[in-house]
Amino acid sequence: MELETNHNASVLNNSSPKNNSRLGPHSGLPKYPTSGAVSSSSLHLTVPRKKTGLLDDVRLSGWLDAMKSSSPTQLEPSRDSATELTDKEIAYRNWMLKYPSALASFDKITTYAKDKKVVLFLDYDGTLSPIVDNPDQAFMSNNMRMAVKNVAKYVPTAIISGRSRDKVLEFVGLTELYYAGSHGMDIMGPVSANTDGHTNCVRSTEKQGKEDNLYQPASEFLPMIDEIRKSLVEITKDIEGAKVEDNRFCVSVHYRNVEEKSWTTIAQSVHDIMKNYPRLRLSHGRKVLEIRPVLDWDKGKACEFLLESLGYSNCDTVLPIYIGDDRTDEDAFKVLRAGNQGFGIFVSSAPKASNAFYSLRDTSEVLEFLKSLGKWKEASALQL
Ligand SMILES: O=P(O)(O)OC[C@H]1O[C@H](O[C@H]2O[C@H](CO)[C@@H](O)[C@H](O)[C@H]2O)[C@H](O)[C@@H](O)[C@@H]1O
Repeated sequence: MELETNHNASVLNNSSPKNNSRLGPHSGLPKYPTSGAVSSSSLHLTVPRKKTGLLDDVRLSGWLDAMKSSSPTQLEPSRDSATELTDKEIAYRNWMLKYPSALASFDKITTYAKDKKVVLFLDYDGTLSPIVDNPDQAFMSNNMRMAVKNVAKYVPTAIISGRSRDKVLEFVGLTELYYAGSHGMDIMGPVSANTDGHTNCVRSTEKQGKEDNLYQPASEFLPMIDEIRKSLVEITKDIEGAKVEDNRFCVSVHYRNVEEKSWTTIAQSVHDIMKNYPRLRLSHGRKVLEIRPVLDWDKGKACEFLLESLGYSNCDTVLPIYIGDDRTDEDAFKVLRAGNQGFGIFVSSAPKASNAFYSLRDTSEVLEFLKSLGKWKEASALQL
């Protein structure tokens, strides 16, 4: 579920889980959750805006609520004795009944994947690297890099990030992968005749000696994004802890290090600027406001594009797996769900509604999963 806001309205999108016939009866994989916050109906809630004071504008459009909900207050654990589970842990375990651990379900996953061509999609922040206060220092561990490198020997692997493509490539440092930056609006993927129908798709030789397909559906927005980024830097410069990040086709306004009492100021400032840009919209990430083009393109579309580029669209023998922790990853989880082809793995240490199929608690569990996948693929390759 993603709460998106443009300057006119708040839109609460909730996808409808489709039938599960392809994965369900044949795979032994669990059925999609049928209860809880992932509802079976689509809900588009439009909040009309009354003309009121500026602060009310921000409150009405739900920005502040969304900013607060992206950073929930941790409840004090209640437990009677050292041997008892905390309420938090009990809630997490109950949640895992709906979103089973991908590690505990590893045998089931590989049984299903045995005759399939696995394609791996990985989000970066909060998935490959732990969330840290300074976005410029969100380094991934070398162990994680080695695990990704190893799995990519056997499985086409793409990183799909909200960051700029250059930045995420710099962090990951593996040129053998495919990369989609700016929430999928800047894709470097395999050369393929299958993507010839897409405009804005050109051949590139950025990687020495190797030809790739560069797809940038939002290229016309670059001057606008650049302009708004400069304005955002200007209006946030006196808010202590605020940081504006250039993600090429999108801009992030971070408030992780801003005192909560100043969040209204941030929300109001961003809101005021966005009024002048009806072709841009805002979405909420983890203590970050993300401004991007109003374009029917997201991480889910990027996965479809890459699968198409690899020659796997509408292919029964492909198993796409997407691992991510953020609201923007839900777009990809939804696509995999709707196509009934593969599944999402939601990285979260707290119970949250998701369109993913499985869960992993944190980046250390992601590491274990990738290592296991690599080992399993290596062993299967030896058997051939
Ligand atoms: O799609 P992703 O790869 O998950 O990128 C989403 C945003 O991630 C980064 O911000 C988040 O991680 C930072 C470092 O741990 C953290 O400081 C911040 O609070 C998080 O929101 C990145 O800086 C953003 O630009 C991305 O859009």
